[in-house]
Amino acid sequence: MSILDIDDIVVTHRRPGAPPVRAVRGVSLSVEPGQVVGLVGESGCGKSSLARVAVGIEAPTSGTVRFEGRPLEPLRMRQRPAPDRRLQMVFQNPYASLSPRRTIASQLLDGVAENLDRRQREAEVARLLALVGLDTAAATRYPAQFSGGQRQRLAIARALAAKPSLMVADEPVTALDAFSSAQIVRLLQSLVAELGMGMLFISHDLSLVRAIADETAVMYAGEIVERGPSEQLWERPQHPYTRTLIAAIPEIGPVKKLPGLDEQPPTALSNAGTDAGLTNGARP
Ligand SMILES: Nc1ncnc2c1ncn2[C@@H]1O[C@H](COP(=O)(O)OP(=O)(O)OP(=O)(O)O)[C@@H](O)[C@H]1O
Repeated sequence: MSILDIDDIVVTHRRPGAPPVRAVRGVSLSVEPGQVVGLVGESGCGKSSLARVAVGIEAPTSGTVRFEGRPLEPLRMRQRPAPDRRLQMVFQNPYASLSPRRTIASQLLDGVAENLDRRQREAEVARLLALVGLDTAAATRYPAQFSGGQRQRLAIARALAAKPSLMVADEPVTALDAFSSAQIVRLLQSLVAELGMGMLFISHDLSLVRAIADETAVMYAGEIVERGPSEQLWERPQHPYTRTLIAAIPEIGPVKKLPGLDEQPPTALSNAGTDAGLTNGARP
């Protein structure tokens, strides 16, 4: 069964005094457990509008979203918002999900560890930090004491605290330098492999999407114009827009190497995932 099923989604933005903008025009896609689906397209093509609907932050104008087989109820339509925490989103700006005034330890477990005592919470914070490759000492620090790449790791750790079965990552490395971005991509790859969650990875950068995604969907003017296994789409693009995207990637031939992406994921990370028992199972 797919974790996420998006069926014929239309999103029309309406603002008073402005003509409506049809940002998403009948998009369907699905994500399986352990699969990374990449969504690529230029700025303004509707990726974020689709992402917000996929995680239930916004309601679609029409179409349905099913998460783990059940219809996803958009947050603003709920009387008492109780987000399904097994569906997590990582944003471009890691500041968005971290409070500047609280220590990392105090905010990593927001809303997911009410039943844990202090010792258990400390252990859980240490486990999450290890999962994203950060030292336990990070627990007592504040977000401003970390680099952009480290802050994105912390944002990912915070999302992982809920033991998600699906992560939607919307331009998660756009704000980072090339090296940090390659590290975060490697980290996300490792986490998907170790934890078995699914991921919708959204980016304007086709070479990044190719590096991480099993399947790629190319979005243009609110529609998916081409989709398929990432390697196939890269080697034999069918749609003229996909060819344009590939041709627009600077200074490369058919293969672009990302720094650090050739290395194997660290075993400590692998061990942390399995030893800690973080699986696709239900939350405690
Ligand atoms: N809340 C909104 N109200 C009105 N128009 C909107 C709103 N959000 C997005 N749009 C418009 O919808 C279209 C798609 O925007 P969206 O942010 O989904 O695209 P995107 O591919 O994610 O681009 P970017 O990467 O630049 O965010 C754009 O024309 C945008 O101006």
